[in-house]
Amino acid sequence: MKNMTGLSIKTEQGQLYILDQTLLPHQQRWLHCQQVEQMVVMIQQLQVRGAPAIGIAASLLLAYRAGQGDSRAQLLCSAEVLRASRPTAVNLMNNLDAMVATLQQSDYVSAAVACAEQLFAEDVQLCLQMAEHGAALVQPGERLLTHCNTGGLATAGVGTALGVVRLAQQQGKGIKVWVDETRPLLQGGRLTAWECEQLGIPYQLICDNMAAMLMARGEVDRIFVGSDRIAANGDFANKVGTYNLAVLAHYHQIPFYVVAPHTTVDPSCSDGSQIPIEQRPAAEVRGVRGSFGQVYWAPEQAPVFNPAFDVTPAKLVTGWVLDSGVLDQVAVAAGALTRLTVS
Ligand SMILES: CSC[C@@H](O)[C@@H](O)C(=O)COP(=O)(O)O
Repeated sequence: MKNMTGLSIKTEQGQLYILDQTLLPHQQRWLHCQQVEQMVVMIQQLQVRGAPAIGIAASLLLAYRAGQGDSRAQLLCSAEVLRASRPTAVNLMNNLDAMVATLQQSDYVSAAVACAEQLFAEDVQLCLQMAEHGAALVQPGERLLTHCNTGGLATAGVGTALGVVRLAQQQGKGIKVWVDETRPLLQGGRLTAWECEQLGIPYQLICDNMAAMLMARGEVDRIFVGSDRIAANGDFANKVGTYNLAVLAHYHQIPFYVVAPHTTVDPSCSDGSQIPIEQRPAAEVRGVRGSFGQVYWAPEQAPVFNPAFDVTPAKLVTGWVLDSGVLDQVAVAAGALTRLTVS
C-alpha cells in the first residue's frame, strides 16, 4: 500500500493510522489500526467519522488485511462486519461493495490494495470539484452557516460543505462562517472550530439553538451542510439538527445547500423514509464524555431518544452541490440524482 495522507487517515509504510477525533481539539493522537474488530470500534465510537472517511478507512483496513494474508472467505466476512458498523452513511456500503468486487479477481490482494488507494484518491478529487461548484455560489462578504463537521476530518480531501467554505475563503471573498456546535457529540464545536482555526477561516461558534435568532436578525446569508445518504428524490440524511436548519432557512428565505459526492447518493432509497437512521447510546444525551470521564447533567437513568441523523425533505433544499455540478429542485424532481454520471 502506498503512502497517503489525509487530515484524519494516513498510510505509512503499509500501515494504517487513524487520528482519534474523540480527543480533538485538545490532543492529536494517531491510532495504529490492524484488526477488523479495532476498526469497527473506531467507527462506532466516532474516532473515525464522517461519511466518506468511514468508507475509506474501512476499505484501507480490508486492503491491509488482504496484504496480511487473510483468505477470500475471511475478507468477505470482514467486509460484512465492517458494513454493519454504522447504518446511515451509504459511502461505507458503496466502498465495501467496490472492495468485495475485487475479491473475485485472481490476484485479489493487489486488486484490493489498488481499489482502496483509488477510493482515497477519488475522494480527494471529488472534494475539490464540490468545493469549486459550491464556492461559485458564494457572494463576497457572505455570512455562511454550517452544521456538524464536513471538512478534512470527515473525508480524505478538503471536505464537502466545509470544503466549500474553505475555498470561498481562499478565493478572497471575505466570508465568515457560523459554526453550529452540534449536540450531542459536538462535532461543530470540537472539530469544525478546530479546522477553521487551522485554516484561518473566520468563524464564530454558536449553540444549535441560536441559529434561529441569527437568521431572524438577517445575519445568515447561506447555509451549507453535508450528507450521509441522499435518496433518489433528493431527501437526505445528515447529522441530527440539519432538518431544524432547513425549516428555519425556508421560513427566513435563506438559500440552503447540501454538499456531497455522488458516492453519497443512494438511488435504491426512493425517498428519505427508506434511509436507515442510527440510534446511539443514551449516555451521549444524558451528559458528555471528555478526557475527564463521563459527566452527567441529566438523571443517570433518564430515558433518552438519540438519533444520530435526521432527514431533510427535498422541498426544503435550494440546491444539491455534487462533484458533477449543482442540481436544482427541477432537475432533482425530474430524476437527475438517479442518472448521475461520475465526473
Ligand atoms: C462529509 S461529512 C457528511 C456527513 O457525514 C456529516 O455531515 C455528518 O453528519 C457526520 O456525522 P458523524 O456522526 O460525525 O459521522
